[in-house]
Order: sequence, then C-alpha cells, then structure tokens
Amino acid sequence: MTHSTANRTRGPVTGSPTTGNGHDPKLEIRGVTKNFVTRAGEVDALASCDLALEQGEFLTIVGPSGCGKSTLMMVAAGLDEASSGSILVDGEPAGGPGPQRSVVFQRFALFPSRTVADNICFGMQQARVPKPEQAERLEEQLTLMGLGKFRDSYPHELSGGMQQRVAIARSLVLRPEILLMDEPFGALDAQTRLLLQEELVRLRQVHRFTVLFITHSVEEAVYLADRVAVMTRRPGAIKTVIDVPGDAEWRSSDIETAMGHPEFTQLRQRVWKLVKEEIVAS
Ligand SMILES: Nc1ncnc2c1ncn2[C@@H]1O[C@H](COP(=O)(O)OP(=O)(O)OP(=O)(O)O)[C@@H](O)[C@H]1O
Repeated sequence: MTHSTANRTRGPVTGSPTTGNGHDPKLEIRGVTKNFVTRAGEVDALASCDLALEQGEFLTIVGPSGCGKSTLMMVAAGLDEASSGSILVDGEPAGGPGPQRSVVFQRFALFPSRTVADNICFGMQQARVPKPEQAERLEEQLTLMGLGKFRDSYPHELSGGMQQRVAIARSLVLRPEILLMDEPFGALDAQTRLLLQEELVRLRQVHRFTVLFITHSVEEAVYLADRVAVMTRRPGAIKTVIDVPGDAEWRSSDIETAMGHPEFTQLRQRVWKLVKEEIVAS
C-alpha cells in the first residue's frame, strides 16, 4: 500500500466514503446510526458514521470514553444491528457475523475447559475445515504466536498476554479477510501490550488482512495505523481521519523507539488534541 507523505486531515465524510487511496473499499460503514431504547429512555449512541477501509488497510479508531466505539464495532461485526445505515464488504451488504469478519475483544473469552490447541481449532471445527488443514493451520498459528509450548495448557494456566495471543490465534486461524479488534490489548500489562503491538505489526505483514482497531491509547493508534479515525463525543460520528505516512522513519522501529521520534510525537499530539476537544466539550 502506498501513502502520501503529507498528513491530510479529512473532515466528516458524507455520502459514500472513499478509502485512503480512493480505491474500492473492502469494508464500508455507510451512514450507520444506532440508538438504544432503555427503561430510562433512548440513548443515541451513534450519529451517522461513515468509514471505508481498503484491502489490507489498518484503521484505528480513538475517541472519548462512551462515544460509541464499541457500538460501532458490534455493528461492523454483524453482532448488532444498526438503527439505520449499512455495513458493506466488497460492496455487498455484509449481513450477520461470518468467517470473513473475525472479532477480538478486550476480554479473551476463551473456553475454560478446552486446551489452547482446542480453543484455536474451535472456529475451524464449526466451519468444517478439513482435519489435515486444521492441523496445518494450527501449527502455523502456534509458531507465529509463540504458543507452541502451551498447546496442551488450559486458559487458567496462562498469563493474560498468553490468553490474548490464543484469542488472536483463534481469529487468525480462520484466515479472516477483515479483523475487528476492540481494545484487544486493553487488559494487558504495559510490557505485554508493547510486545503484542509489535507482533500485530509483524502478523499483518504476513497476512495482509484489513483491520479495524479500537483503542484508548493514542500512541497505539498512531503506531499501528495507516489511518487514525477520531470520533466525536456521543452520539459518536467520525470527526476526522488522519493519514499516518507509510514511509515515516519510525515505521520499522519498535514502539518505544518510535515514540521518541519527533514526527511520531507531532502526530500523537495532533490526534490527542482532537480527542481532548471532544472530552472537554462533553
Ligand atoms: N446495549 C446497550 N443498551 C443501552 N445503551 C447502550 C448499550 N450499549 C452501549 N450503550 C450506550 O451507548 C453509548 C456508547 O457506548 P459504547 O460502549 O459504544 O462506547 P465506547 O466509546 O466504546 O466506550 P468506552 O470507550 O468507555 O469503552 C454509551 O452511552 C453506552 O451507555
């Protein structure tokens, strides 16, 4: 994927959104709104949201707490219905959840009574992937995620970081075209988080999946992304989308080194200022 070196900031997108490079979108969130009816009244969670991700793009979403990020993710995953608007994959209505879109949540949600290997294979069994192929994909993921030694362990025997590796492996083994990640590293200690961020960059180089990634961490958002979408306060909409240059010097660095780079700091500050405006105004 190519990137412009100039950081362009786009205003709220209306109508049919384009991708960063104007290509046909892999995943498109078109005019999605969501309101919840509760006993206390209606909650407008999302105003009209538009986003388009091209094949292989990594788009991170940041925004104030409660602005509707997880709601948007649930709708994008087909796990909840939009009040209006649509989710398109390759230009077609996406419908309910399917193997094409895989979700990783903050909490690992592993089956406690299944071993690591069985947890990773669960989705493949459901999808009736032939046994020899299951075995092949399992071995590949165990190696990629550094889980080989833990294949026969149970989730309670693993650290949080290892459990999240299993959750990610369980998603990747299905070879999803689109990976939807809702604060996947939010429950981890700082060191494990750094390691998994770097591993996600590496995995993405191998798999080239399209990623929509929610985070509270502005650093994480900038480090991982091709573009960072900033949401408004609730009801959430896309306030701005910022390009992160693909050829930035810090791109091949680990996140600690990247954070010391002036260009990275500038981007981080720019994103944080936009988020802070929304926090202050809410
Ligand atoms: N099932 C639900 N029923 C009623 N209200 C809901 C439901 N889910 C979310 N909301 C409300 O919608 C709004 C957006 O919530 P959401 O969890 O999407 O925000 P968020 O940006 O992901 O928050 P955070 O950053 O704190 O995780 C909140 O006001 C929340 O209380």
